[in-house]
Amino acid sequence: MYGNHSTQPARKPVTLRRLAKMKAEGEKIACLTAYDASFAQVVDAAGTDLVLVGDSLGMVIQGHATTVPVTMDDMVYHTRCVAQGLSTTFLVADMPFLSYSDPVRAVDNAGRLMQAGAAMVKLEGAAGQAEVISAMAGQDIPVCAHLGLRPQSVHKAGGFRVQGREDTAAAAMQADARALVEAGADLLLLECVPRDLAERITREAPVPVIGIGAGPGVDGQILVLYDMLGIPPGPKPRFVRDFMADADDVPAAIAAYVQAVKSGDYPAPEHGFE
Ligand SMILES: Nc1nc(=O)c2c([nH]1)NC[C@@H]1CN(c3ccc(C(=O)N[C@@H](CCC(=O)O)C(=O)O)cc3)CN21
Ligand SMILES: CC(C)C(=O)C(=O)O
Ligand SMILES: [Mg+2]
Repeated sequence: MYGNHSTQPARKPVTLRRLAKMKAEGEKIACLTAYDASFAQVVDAAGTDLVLVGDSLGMVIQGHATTVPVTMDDMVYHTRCVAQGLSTTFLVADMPFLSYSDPVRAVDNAGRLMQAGAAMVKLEGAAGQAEVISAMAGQDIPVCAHLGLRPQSVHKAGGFRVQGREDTAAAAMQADARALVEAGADLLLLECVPRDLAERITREAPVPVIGIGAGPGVDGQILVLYDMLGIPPGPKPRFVRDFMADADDVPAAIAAYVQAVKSGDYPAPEHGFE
């Protein structure tokens, strides 16, 4: 089997407890998306702490303009594929659009993702999702709440835009973060949020906070795998850094990303929003 020639010492499986310990000790959590077993193997071997099977697959795998067309069957299929490629990385799967519109549906659908190999599910939500999160928590399903830019709301929001810039929006996001942790969220993810707001939410949150376009003051970083490998043509979101540019091959680029997150070298000021 190739992929098994690593000289790294064997690593214990990453768990929720381990992620909480990393927050407490200030070790940055390095996260990436993956959608298939081959990339999952490379991401795992690079020492990535957490892999997300993102509904961004609707854009990077399926070629849609948004994540809205992604179905539960799509997410289950890709979660199974990624689970095959991992040995120790913590596996999170996105709940797609409308798959968590009420607590019963949410628990049923989260159960499908857990049985496909996820250790946690992620949903996009504000305080309105507290009931859904508490139903999942009641079934011991680990949950990540995704706040800030919520791509599934693109048609309501009128585009992919930075969130929480005004004082009232910032205060509302802080209140949402509190409410969702109170409801049972085990992890928070902040997307495209001004760095000061992200830092305030992270300081206050008793659970780890992962950021994308949220500055350096969070507990960990995530990027879409294809973005950090420089694959999508055309303009890219500001938070993206192309790690292939200075790497000899894909495993080296992914290892450089993990290293840059751990050392605090990524994200730099130009990757965030004031
Ligand atoms: N390939 C890919 N990468 C992603 O990061 C990603 C996806 N797909 N699909 C789902 C969501 C959508 N995402 C996006 C998409 C666009 C922007 C964007 O254009 N951002 C502007 C900011 C606009 C503003 O200032 O309000 C930027 O310059 O970064 C951000 C996040 C993040 N996620
Ligand atoms: C961008 C990340 C956070 C995500 O939700 C996805 O890949 O779907
Ligand atoms: Mg997503």
